[in-house]
Amino acid sequence: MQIPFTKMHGLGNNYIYLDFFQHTIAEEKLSELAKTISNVHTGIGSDGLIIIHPSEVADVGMRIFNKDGSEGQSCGNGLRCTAKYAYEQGIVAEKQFQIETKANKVVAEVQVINGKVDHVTINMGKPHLKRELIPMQGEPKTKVIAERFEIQGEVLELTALSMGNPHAVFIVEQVSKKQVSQLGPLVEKDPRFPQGVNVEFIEILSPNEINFSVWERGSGITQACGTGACAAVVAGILNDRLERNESVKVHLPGGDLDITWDNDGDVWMTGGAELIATGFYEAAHLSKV
Ligand SMILES: N[C@@H](CCC[C@H](N)C(=O)O)C(=O)O
Repeated sequence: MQIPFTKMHGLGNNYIYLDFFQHTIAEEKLSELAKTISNVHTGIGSDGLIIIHPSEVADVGMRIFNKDGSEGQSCGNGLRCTAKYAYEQGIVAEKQFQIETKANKVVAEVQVINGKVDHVTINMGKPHLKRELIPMQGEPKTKVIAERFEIQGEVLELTALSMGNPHAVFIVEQVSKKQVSQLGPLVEKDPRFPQGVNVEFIEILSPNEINFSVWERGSGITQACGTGACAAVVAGILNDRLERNESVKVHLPGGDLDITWDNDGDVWMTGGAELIATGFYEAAHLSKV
C-alpha cells in the first residue's frame, strides 16, 4: 500500500503530514508508522508524524506523534503547518478557523500572499501553571517558578508549565548546545515529570527578545518548538524578565517566532509554515520496524 504524504516545516521543525480527510490509517499502526517514517536512513526522515483529520468540535483536527512513536498533546509548529495545509487544500474556506488538538481547541488565522499561506497566527490558549496540570511531582496546587532543580550534580533554576504539553524552562546566562544535548535527555526522563517533559534553555537578551534552544520529549534536539517558545515566554514573564502583553521575539535555531502572553491570559504565536515535498510512502516498510 502507498500512503500519500506531505512534508512541511515550521522553522525547521519538520513533520510528515497525513491527510485523513482523504486517506486513513488504522489507529494501531500510527505509533509504529511515526517511528518508521521519521527514520532518516530507512524512512523519509522527520521530527515525527502529524495527522490532519476531520473534527466534530472544530473545523479541522490535528494529532502529533513524536519520532519515538509517543503521542504528544500539541505542537505549535505543527499547528501553523496544519493551518497552511487546511487553507491551501480548501478544507477550510475562511482565513480564521479552529483546530482541535488532544490538548485544546485553538484559533488559527492565516496571512495569505498570492494565494499561498505565508504566516500564521495562533491563539494557543492559556498556559497551565499548577504542578498537577504539568504534570510534575510535588504539592499539586503549587506553581513551579524559579525552583531549585538539581540534576547530575548541576543546580539549575526551573520554571515549569503546560501549554497543553509539559515544558521545563531554564533561564541561563548563555544557551549552549552542550547543555541542551547533555541535560536535555536527563531532564526529559526525570521521574519528577511522570509524563516526561520538553526541555528549553533560554537566554534573556532584553524584555522583548530571547535566544532559545530545545530538547523535545520523544524527538530530541529540534530546530524549533512552538509550544516550547510559548512556554519560554510565559516562564520569562513569571520570572519578571520579559514583558507581559507585548510581543517577544524568540530566536530559535531554525528562525524566529513572535509570542505574546496577553492580559486575558492567552498566548499568541506568529510564524511561518513551509511546504517541503509531497509524495507516497511505501507502507511495506511498516513490517520491518
Ligand atoms: N515540536 C512541537 C512539539 C511536539 C510535541 C512534543 N515533543 C511533546 O511530546 O510534547 C512544537 O512545535 O510545539
